[in-house]
Amino acid sequence: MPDTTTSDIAVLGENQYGKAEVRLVRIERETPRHEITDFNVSSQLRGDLDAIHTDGDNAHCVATDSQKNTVYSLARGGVGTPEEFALRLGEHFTSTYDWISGGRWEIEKYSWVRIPTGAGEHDHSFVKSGTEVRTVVVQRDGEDVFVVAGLQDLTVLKSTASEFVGFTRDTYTTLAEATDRILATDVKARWRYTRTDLDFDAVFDDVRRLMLEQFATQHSYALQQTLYQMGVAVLEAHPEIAEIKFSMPNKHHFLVDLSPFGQDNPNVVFFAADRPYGLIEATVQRKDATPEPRAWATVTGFC
Ligand SMILES: O=c1[nH]c(=O)c2[nH]c(=O)[nH]c2[nH]1
Repeated sequence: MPDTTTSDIAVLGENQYGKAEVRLVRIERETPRHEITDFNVSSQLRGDLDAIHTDGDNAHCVATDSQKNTVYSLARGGVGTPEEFALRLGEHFTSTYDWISGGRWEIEKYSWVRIPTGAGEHDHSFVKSGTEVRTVVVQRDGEDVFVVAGLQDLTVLKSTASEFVGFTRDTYTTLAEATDRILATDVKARWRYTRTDLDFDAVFDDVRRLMLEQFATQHSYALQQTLYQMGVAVLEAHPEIAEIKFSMPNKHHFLVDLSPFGQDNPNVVFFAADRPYGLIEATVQRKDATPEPRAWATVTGFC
């Protein structure tokens, strides 16, 4: 047995370990019309792991390589939704190793669509559909299971029906009021389910639809208000969601001054700035929801 590391001043704190970003592509090929699932899976285990750190005793170490292999092996029989696959991984690791009491399983799902051809949508050729990513983080703490679903890089823009007026004016204010501006953002959102017996695909599709519909149809007085409207719409339609968090950049589009060229610019030509950008973040929560900090502890990038 290797040496034990002791210290008068240091002690092991919270820890978890696993394999990050296991790229998993699964093809269903039972018929000539194939289906593709493209996941990026990260598995992290928690439990009685102290001796690995303090004594160099690896008896309780489920190697990260074994965790990677488990992802591929469980995928052999089918994966289902990202939520279902993450829940299965959590169940597998906590029930197989009695010293593993919990963990964190995160999946990003990338979308592919069939390539359109003269003969219709192709059976086995796909094109990646944009940058949008569907996400899930499943965490287990003993018998408690938390599911936080989400999406990111859902880029949206509205070319009118957005204004920003009435903000504080003082020595530092140079921004002109805008009664008709472009509003653009990359929606990043995560929402916490209170149940696991859900049709996760159907709920995801509807949450996405509701957010897009609110963005499109509501007149915006600030990105903050638009964000809040999106969150309220989701909570009103989905009682199985306790809270939703957003982190959304305000992707500024500045009107270009064309007067040096003797031209007017009636909201036609813009400079799409990439930085700096406003960053608008908020949680919209059900009034009677029980807070669950364990579900959010490792979901970073939100307030
Ligand atoms: O929707 C906005 N919210 C702000 O807080 C803000 N601040 C700013 O300069 N532009 C905007 N736009």
